[in-house]
Amino acid sequence: MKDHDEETLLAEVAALLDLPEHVGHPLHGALQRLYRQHCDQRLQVERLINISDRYQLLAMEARQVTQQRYERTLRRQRKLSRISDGYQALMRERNQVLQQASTHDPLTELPNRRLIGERLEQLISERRRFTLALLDIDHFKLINDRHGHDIGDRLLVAITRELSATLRHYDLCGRWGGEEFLLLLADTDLDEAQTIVERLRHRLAAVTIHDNGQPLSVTVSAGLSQHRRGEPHQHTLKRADEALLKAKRNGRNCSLSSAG
Ligand SMILES: Nc1nc2c(ncn2[C@@H]2O[C@H](COP(=O)(O)OP(=O)(O)OP(=O)(O)O)[C@@H](O)[C@H]2O)c(=O)[nH]1
Repeated sequence: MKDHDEETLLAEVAALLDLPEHVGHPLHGALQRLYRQHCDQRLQVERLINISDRYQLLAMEARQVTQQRYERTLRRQRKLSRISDGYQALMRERNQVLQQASTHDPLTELPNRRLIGERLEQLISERRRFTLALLDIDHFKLINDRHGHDIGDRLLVAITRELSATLRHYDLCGRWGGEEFLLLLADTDLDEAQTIVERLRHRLAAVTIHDNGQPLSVTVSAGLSQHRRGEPHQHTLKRADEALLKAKRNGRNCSLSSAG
């Protein structure tokens, strides 16, 4: 029965029960109680429906609040993880820069003494054969004095490029000092190394840069030493240095080897 029909029926019953001529009727009392009971039950049902509606509304609101909180947390977590990713990438980049700075020379980007030392130790621990060559530019001070430090730097970079282009990929060329380079020729004996260094020396002499149109080139002197089994690499280096000194004393623009 529709609410509206029920309302009409109840109004009709109430009106009939109120009629004075029905008051004394034997069914009047029972019908009146039935009518009131029905009205009470109807009220209760309405209250229950009301409570249930409110409960559903609350539940829906709670669901929405939970959902919004969840989405907010998710957004925050995504943001945090983006920040963390960015931070980690930055740290990786910084580490690479630090690693490069601590193992390479900034001007020529060649390995520095530290990296060369590590590589030497590695070769010795692997019991590999190797020969060292120290290459030193002749009269480099004159270049700086006559043309300035910047031109000197450009020449150092040009020499570095030629060295890197000429050496084999498994050789290592590092910057040992100001105008001094160290070649680490792995699996190479003294004779082979001499051939390599002589070839390099001629190529380096052909490297030319220009200062205001004036061509500039240099020569290099070299000292070589082959590592002796069991010898600390510092001794091999010392022997190469002594050979280099002799080459300088010999008139420069030449290479000499430390006696096997
Ligand atoms: N432009 C430039 N010059 C440098 C650098 N490092 C060292 N030098 C210079 O290299 C020169 C080395 O001079 P010396 O040790 O007297 O040697 P040299 O003039 O080459 O003479 P010999 O080695 O005896 O042939 C100095 O003038 C240093 O200032 C650098 O990074 N850039």
